[in-house]
Amino acid sequence: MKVINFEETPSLINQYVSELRSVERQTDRMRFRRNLERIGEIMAYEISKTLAYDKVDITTPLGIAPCRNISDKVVLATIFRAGVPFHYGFLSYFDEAENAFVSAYRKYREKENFDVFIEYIASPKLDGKTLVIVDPMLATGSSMELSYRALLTKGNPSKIHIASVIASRQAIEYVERAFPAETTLWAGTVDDEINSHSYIVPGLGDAGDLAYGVKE
Ligand SMILES: O=P(O)(O)OC[C@H]1O[C@H](OP(=O)(O)OP(=O)(O)O)[C@H](O)[C@@H]1O
Ligand SMILES: O=c1cc[nH]c(=O)[nH]1
Ligand SMILES: [Mg+2]
Repeated sequence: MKVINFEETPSLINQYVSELRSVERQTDRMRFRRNLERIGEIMAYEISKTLAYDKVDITTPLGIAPCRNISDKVVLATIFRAGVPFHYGFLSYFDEAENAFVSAYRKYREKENFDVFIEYIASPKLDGKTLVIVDPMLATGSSMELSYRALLTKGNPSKIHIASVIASRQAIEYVERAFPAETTLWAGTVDDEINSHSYIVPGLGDAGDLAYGVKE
């Protein structure tokens, strides 16, 4: 698996990740969602450089211009809830993409032990398409793996990208075992630790709660 860590190259993504992490900044829920969205927009642009394009002749008012149009059939797949603003950023760039939505939630057996359940999936057929699974947080990697398995019931994509904002090292290793070798993982940054509640440390906290409010 190829891993692209945006922390290694100074860019606006670094700025937006630092705002997402900051306990002062993240109280502004609108800015929190918008920063997820903006990182989604930039990652969409970076991923667009890896796609296939058709050469097309476009008629302008003054002549014919040789141009390129994306030929990959892109499907943007998102894991509820925290994936939603990140997804929106991707969709504003890949505006013709098809979309898939998966719900994955942690059901706690006791304080530190939980299972991840998939309850809902809405997806187009995936055969031969370029699947981009977007979820800002990769902590253990379980939600990503189970969502991927659920998506595979809709067909076999020909290319797979995973886009995250903060990935733990443990999740990267986990996802590497669960996904095909040709998968590319894009991470805004990579953190070394997860704690006993499987939260990324230093991470940013609970991305879903910060974007939408604490759930019961
Ligand atoms: O790698 P994992 O250990 O599976 O954790 C990552 C998952 O946790 C978050 O979702 P969460 O379950 O908190 O749901 P939410 O987005 O609704 O808050 C996040 O958006 C991922 O889907
Ligand atoms: O650190 C984490 C882990 C799971 N989900 C989050 O939102 N944050
Ligand atoms: Mg959450």
